[in-house]
Formats: sequence, C-alpha cells, structure tokens
Amino acid sequence: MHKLISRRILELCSTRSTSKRNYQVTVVGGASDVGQKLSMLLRSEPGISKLVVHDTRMHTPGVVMDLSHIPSDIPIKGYTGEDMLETALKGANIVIGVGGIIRKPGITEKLWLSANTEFVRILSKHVAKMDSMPFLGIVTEPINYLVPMAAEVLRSHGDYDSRKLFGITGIDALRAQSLFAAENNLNPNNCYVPVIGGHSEKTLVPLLSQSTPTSDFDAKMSEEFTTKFRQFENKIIRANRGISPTLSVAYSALLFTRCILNAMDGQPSRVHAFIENNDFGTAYFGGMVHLDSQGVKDMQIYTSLTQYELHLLERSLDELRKDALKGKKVLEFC
Ligand SMILES: NC(=O)c1ccc[n+]([C@@H]2O[C@H](COP(=O)([O-])OP(=O)(O)OC[C@H]3O[C@@H](n4cnc5c(N)ncnc54)[C@H](O)[C@@H]3O)[C@@H](O)[C@H]2O)c1
Ligand SMILES: O=C(O)C[C@H](O)C(=O)O
Repeated sequence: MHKLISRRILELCSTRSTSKRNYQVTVVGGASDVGQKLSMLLRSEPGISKLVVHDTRMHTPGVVMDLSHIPSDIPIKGYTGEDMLETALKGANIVIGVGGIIRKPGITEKLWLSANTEFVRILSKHVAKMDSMPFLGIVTEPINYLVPMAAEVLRSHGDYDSRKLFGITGIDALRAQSLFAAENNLNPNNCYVPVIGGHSEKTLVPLLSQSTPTSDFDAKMSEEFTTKFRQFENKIIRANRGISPTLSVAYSALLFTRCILNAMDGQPSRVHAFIENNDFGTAYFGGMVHLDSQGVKDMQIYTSLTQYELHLLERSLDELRKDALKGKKVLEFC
C-alpha cells in the first residue's frame, strides 16, 4: 500500500523537487480570486526563481505588496494594465492564465463568455510574440473551447508549439478522487479515478473501471457516481451562492505548475490536462499527460473500458468536436 500511495502522490505532482531551478512563473489575471490564491501557493514553491503577477485591476500593486510580506526567497514582481503584459511575460518559462470573469450572480452567460474569450485572445497574442514559447496553462473557462482558440491565435501570430499548451483540468481528477473516497468510505490519499474527455458536464468521463482501489460498483452505481461527479461544478456554484469555486481550482493550478517544473528539470512527470490530441477523432482531449522537458510526450491510454464508459466517451467526443469548432469560429467575431 505504501508504494501505491507514493505513486498516486507522484501522479498528482504533490512532491516538490529540491533541485536548484531557475524558472520564472508569470500569473496573468493574478489579482483575481483564483490568481491571488495561486500566487500565494506559488510564493513558497521551491525552485521558482521569480514570480510575476500581472492583472488589469488597479489594486494589483496591493496584491503584490501583500504577497511580498510572506517571507520567501522567491523575488516577486507585479505589473498592472494591458500595456505591461509584454513586460510581465518577458523571461517567463511558465505562464498561467487565470483572468477574465468568474461566474457570479448578475454576470450573464454572454458577458462571461465574451470577457473570458477576450482575456485568452489577448494573452495568447502576447505569448505568441515571445522569443520562445513558454509552457502556457489556461484556467479560464470554458476550457473546452478557449484552449483550441488559444492554439489558433498562437498559430497565427507566432511559432506555436502544441506540446506546451494546456487546459488546467486537474480539478476534475481531484473531485473524482474525493467523491470515490467518500462513496467507499476510504482515505482519499489511497484513491484514484482517471478522468478523460473534456472539462464540462457533458464531456467529463470518469473511468471507474480503472480506479484504484478496484471499484465493485455495479452499472447503476456507476451511473449514479458519474451523474454526481458531473454535477459537482453546478453543485458547488449553487452552494457558493452563484460564485465559481476558487480554492481547489488554485490548488490544481499549483499541482500543474509543479508538474511542469519537474518535467523541465528532466524528472518523470505527468499531469492531468486538456491538450491538442487527435487520437480520439477530435482535435483536443483531456486526460493524464506524460511530460518531458519539451512538454507533452503522450497521453495515458486506457483499455477494457465498460460499455457505459464507451458510450459516455462517444457522447463526449461529439461535444468536444463542437466545442473545438466554436473555439475557432469565435475568432471571426473578435
Ligand atoms: N477551470 C476551472 O475549473 C475554473 C474554476 C473557477 C474559475 N475558473 C476561471 O478562472 C478565472 C478567474 O476566476 P476568478 O474567480 O479568479 O475571477 P475574478 O472575477 O475574481 O477575476 C478575474 C480577473 O481577471 C483580470 N483580467 C481581466 N482581463 C484581463 C487582462 N486582459 N489581463 C490581465 N488580467 C485581466 C481581472 O482584472 C480580474 O482580476 C475565470 O475566468 C473563471 O472562468 C476556472
Ligand atoms: O465554470 C466555472 O467557473 C466552474 C469551473 O469550471 C469548475 O469546474 O468548478
């Protein structure tokens, strides 16, 4: 069991490396709710040589000063306003995009979508102009079509390396792990349920057939688990009085950053993410991604899926194709 726990922990990149690194991380949208929490977590992450926080909000200098009062040997720098984005990105090895607007009461779907689309469009355009493409992780929703859109922008404005673009979806694996543990009365640290597909109610596919420990759920229990799991996003937004979650999302972005840092250091690393992947008949797909120092190496493939999982996967792929198309089309209106 001890070996098993270590493996799970490694998979989610909870382990910190102690090697000497020299990597700059820039958090764009860093004064947002998620961005502030992520920046606080990164503040004490060993091996980051410089943490940069960028946002268009006027209180960004205050956020940076607040963070600087947490003693750390990681230098921190803040930049405010779109005209400072280029400076904030300069020298970044990892860029995390967490800006836009959170879902909250009073914000219409249309406003939410257009603000988030604009955020990712501007960010991608600036990243495309950098001397070399950094690792770019996107938290901003909806990931299913903003990641394909980011790829289009990167492609049309500069040298695009698809191995370095990721939608940060680790939250889905964390939720599946927590739910599985709760349903089976187990320690979550000993559990793992792979999640493939996309990051939305209709595209998430939890693979109970591949769980650790092995699941003895019958067909009805598997369907109930899947429904519950897929509704987590809406459930938490309702419980949060209409506001999207930020804590577990920031935590999953920390794990993502850690996995990338490990990979850049040449250590074996894998991360849950949504990436360009044609293996399943759609341009983008999410799952466990194996990394090397250059980015995506390949994605974990699972065999012996149940009929139910295959059915979910088929439906998910239909949606993902539509989402990727939306991502390309949305640019026509920008
Ligand atoms: N992937 C997930 O699971 C998940 C979960 C929750 C939230 N989110 C996403 O995270 C994002 C942030 O959520 P939040 O609650 O922290 O949002 P928030 O509303 O607190 O803040 C958004 C921030 O983005 C900044 N911003 C907007 N345009 C910018 C630009 N061009 N350059 C730099 N900064 C810019 C704003 O100034 C603001 O600080 C949202 O887009 C939301 O969709 C994703
Ligand atoms: O869309 C959101 O902001 C919610 C988020 O995607 C989530 O998974 O909780």
